[in-house]
Amino acid sequence: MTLELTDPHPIERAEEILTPEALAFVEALHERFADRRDELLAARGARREEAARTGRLDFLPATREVRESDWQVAPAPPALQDRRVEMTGPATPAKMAINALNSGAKVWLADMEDASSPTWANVVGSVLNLRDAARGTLSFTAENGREYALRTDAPLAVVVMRPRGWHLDEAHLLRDGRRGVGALVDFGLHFFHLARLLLDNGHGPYYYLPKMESHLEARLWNDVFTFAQAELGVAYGTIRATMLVETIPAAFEMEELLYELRDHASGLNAGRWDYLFSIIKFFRDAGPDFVLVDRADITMTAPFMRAYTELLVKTCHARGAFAMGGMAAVIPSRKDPEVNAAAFAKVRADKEREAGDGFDGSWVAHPDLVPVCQEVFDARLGDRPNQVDRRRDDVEVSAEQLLDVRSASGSNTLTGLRNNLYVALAYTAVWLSGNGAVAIHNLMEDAATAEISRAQVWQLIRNATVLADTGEPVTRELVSRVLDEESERLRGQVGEEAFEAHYRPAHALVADLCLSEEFVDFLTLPAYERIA
Ligand SMILES: CC(=O)SCCNC(=O)CCNC(=O)[C@H](O)C(C)(C)COP(=O)(O)OP(=O)(O)OC[C@H]1O[C@@H](n2cnc3c(N)ncnc32)[C@H](O)[C@@H]1OP(=O)(O)O
Ligand SMILES: O=CC(=O)O
Ligand SMILES: [Mg+2]
Repeated sequence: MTLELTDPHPIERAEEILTPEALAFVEALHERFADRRDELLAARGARREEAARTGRLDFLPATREVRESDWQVAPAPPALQDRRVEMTGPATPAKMAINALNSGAKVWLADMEDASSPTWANVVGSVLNLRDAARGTLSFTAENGREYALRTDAPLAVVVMRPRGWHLDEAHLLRDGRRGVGALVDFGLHFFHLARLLLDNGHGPYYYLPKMESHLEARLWNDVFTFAQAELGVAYGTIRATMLVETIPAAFEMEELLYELRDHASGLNAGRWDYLFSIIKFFRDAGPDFVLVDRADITMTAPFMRAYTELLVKTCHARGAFAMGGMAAVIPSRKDPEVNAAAFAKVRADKEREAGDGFDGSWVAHPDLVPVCQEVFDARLGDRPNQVDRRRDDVEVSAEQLLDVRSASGSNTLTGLRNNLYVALAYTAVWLSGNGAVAIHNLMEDAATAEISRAQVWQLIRNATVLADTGEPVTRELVSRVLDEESERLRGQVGEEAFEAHYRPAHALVADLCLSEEFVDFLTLPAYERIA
């Protein structure tokens, strides 16, 4: 097998990352693991069909022994002992990377998944920025002349990189004419260039692993790590990975995920937004019992969401792993004090619930929110770096509780439908322009929240759900009309040029996703065809 680089638009300094040695390493990863990735993706489809038909998922009988036997994950390295505040955000442009590293957070989740549009420039640029950061040379000059540099007066955040999920391909590296595996490209380039540098800095090659649907996918990551460490002469067990529990089948395999990666595992994270998306996707044909109320009505205190987070803390702490909280998506405003105060209050309440439940730290999407999260966890943890020793043996969670999505109070409304279509359109357009995260109506929107938006619309059509505020059922005609109206609204807001470049294609894409008979697994799959 050979790996061929198809790079029609040369990227500045790409040759520093796409070296023959780095590409040979990525090729070796593909040789050993790409076929297994393909098999696991095929298995996802079969499992989803079954769940959609039966409306049922359960803990796996075949892995009972794993759940009932005694084992622990590897101890956390010093750099990951204290994760009370984690900033998230893309590693491109360099300004964002510098702001995140300087933010005062303990950890920065450098994102090549939900918050990144995987243009080739962003993929290569992310690894380049992360390498410059590890070398201490990352800098940036804004158009207005403002200079950005890494701070030297306080510690920088420890970097935990999140590669793309297993579902995404990479069009710029072909293996025997077939597209590469995005996750192997991101991990491979990062590990090749940064593993040693990070270790020299007292940190290490640390990763967040997104969107897994089965412990067998974690086993694949473990094999990738074992091979990568041996190939580059890095000691076995040096890598640490935090797995996102952000799909509904993964909620039934938390123990198994940790077990598969136990020599490399650092913890689990409650990725609430993709989790909701996954519930819609899995139970798309399972009838009205699985119709989620308006996105804005679903809170983390809804019983089915609480069951999920409580089980996550219990599982992690029983196994010596970190339980990491998720993203309250409200964004502060430096211009509007009222918006700012509301955002701070909401984030504080979210983090207080998490810290009280036993989480060891949590995520924020914006640097101004770092002190809020820090204060809440400081109050709970005091001098301790984490609360992994706090067992939650009091928690008992059943399959029924995890699947009881109607336990959320709220309703489906035309306002909610309209908002979903606006967000899906606006986000997809921004994504197509090469940016993976954006603030809309004071909320952070990224690939996960946009997936919920478009998937909810599809689900309402499929169930002909009657809207609470208008009394009408959701039909394709209604959705087409509202989509046109929201598209026109955006045309007025962004102007003709931007509309033609990104919003018109986004409209076509969102219309296909919402109106098609078949549910499309990820919006980023057809969207990628337009940027590849
Ligand atoms: C579901 C999930 O997976 S959640 C995790 C994935 N999602 C994310 O990580 C989203 C992260 N957040 C973001 O990308 C941003 O906060 C956005 C796009 C939502 C809003 O960003 P902006 O519109 O730039 O916000 P705003 O204008 O208030 O920013 C103020 C400053 O903070 C910086 N900033 C804001 N968010 C971030 C961030 N996440 N990382 C680094 N810097 C940031 C901005 O660059 C800006 O810097 P400047 O003053 O030097 O120009
Ligand atoms: O990745 C996090 C999520 O909520 O999705
Ligand atoms: Mg996610």
